[in-house]
Amino acid sequence: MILLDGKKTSEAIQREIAAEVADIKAKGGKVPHLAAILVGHDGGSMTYVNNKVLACENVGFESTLLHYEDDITEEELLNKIREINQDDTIDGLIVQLPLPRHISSTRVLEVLDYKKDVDGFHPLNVGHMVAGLPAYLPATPYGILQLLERYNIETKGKHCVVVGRSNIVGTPISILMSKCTYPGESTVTICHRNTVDLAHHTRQADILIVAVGKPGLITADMVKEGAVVIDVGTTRVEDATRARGWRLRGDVDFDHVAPKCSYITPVPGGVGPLTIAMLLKNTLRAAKKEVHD
Ligand SMILES: NC(=O)C1=CN([C@@H]2O[C@H](COP(=O)(O)OP(=O)(O)OC[C@H]3O[C@@H](n4cnc5c(N)ncnc54)[C@H](OP(=O)(O)O)[C@@H]3O)[C@@H](O)[C@H]2O)C=CC1
Ligand SMILES: Nc1nc(=O)c2c([nH]1)NC[C@@H]1CN(c3ccc(C(=O)N[C@@H](CCC(=O)O)C(=O)O)cc3)C=[N+]21
Ligand SMILES: [Mg+2]
Repeated sequence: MILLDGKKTSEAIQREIAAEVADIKAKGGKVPHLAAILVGHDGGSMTYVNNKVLACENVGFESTLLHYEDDITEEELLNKIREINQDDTIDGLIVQLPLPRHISSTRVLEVLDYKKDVDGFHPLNVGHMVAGLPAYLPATPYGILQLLERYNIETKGKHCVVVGRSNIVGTPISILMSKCTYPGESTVTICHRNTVDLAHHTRQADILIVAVGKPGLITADMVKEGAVVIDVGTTRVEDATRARGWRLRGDVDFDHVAPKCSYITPVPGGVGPLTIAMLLKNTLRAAKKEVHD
């Protein structure tokens, strides 16, 4: 069993990005600049946004964190985004999800200029991704592809089973794994809440990607011997032995599943750190105007 080390891989990618930034600086170019919008005070969201800002500093990017109270109106938020669309000093913007219920995330994602949409959530980026045109790939699926690629994992002709169909993970990774480029060329099955006999499907998987948010959903009897298992889930569960009172758990029962796997991601230290690295990569691509009209 080989552990897919997301932390190490993320650090390697961040070193590559930092080297490019140093090069841009040396040539007198503009340093990439990421802006992040956070609404409200959700603990998890604040942690992720802070991690993103710290990662920007690590690679030499500029970053701006715009933090609003959860009573900001949808129109006010949309106007902020319109301002950023016009601001040439900012290359990329992410709006941390979920948003408060009175704000439509669909509206927010549509108003953002798709050329600055480094999360890859704008309908134009989604469409371009599906069509195989230049687009920002959403950071988590992009990170999963990086892990498969950097560990030289064969994907061609494999049966990839994805559990979860969200717009930010399950659906895009399903499409990407079916594409005719490496990593891809897999035969893909998508499972969700209404899938009948989930275990029947997961047991067929050569590559199992799980993005649900239910700790321990995937037990050892649901996994084929020798499978590659990618666990995207990150749920905070109470743990009195930890200083902060909780720890992160994936969707996979790691202790019992890992011995059966050829490769597996841990949680934490698996997909999560890659998500941050690929957000930086997208911001670098934005600064280089790699996605344009
Ligand atoms: N490591 C990282 O970088 C990231 C981690 N995450 C984590 O990944 C997890 C999933 O996130 P996200 O995709 O946003 O979650 P969503 O809640 O948006 O989607 C969860 C998906 O799981 C499906 N589902 C729910 N219960 C079951 C079940 N019993 N069997 C099969 N499918 C089920 C849902 O089905 P239905 O569509 O029918 O509701 C849905 O499609 C979370 O723990 C999140 O924190 C998310 C993003 C990045
Ligand atoms: N607009 C938007 N874009 C997102 O990409 C987005 C979002 N909203 N909303 C929430 C989800 C969740 N998500 C994670 C990112 C990093 C880790 C991560 O770094 N996890 C570390 C641990 C971090 C910790 O210790 O808390 C790990 O798994 O090792 C996890 C989850 C991005 N999301
Ligand atoms: Mg969600």
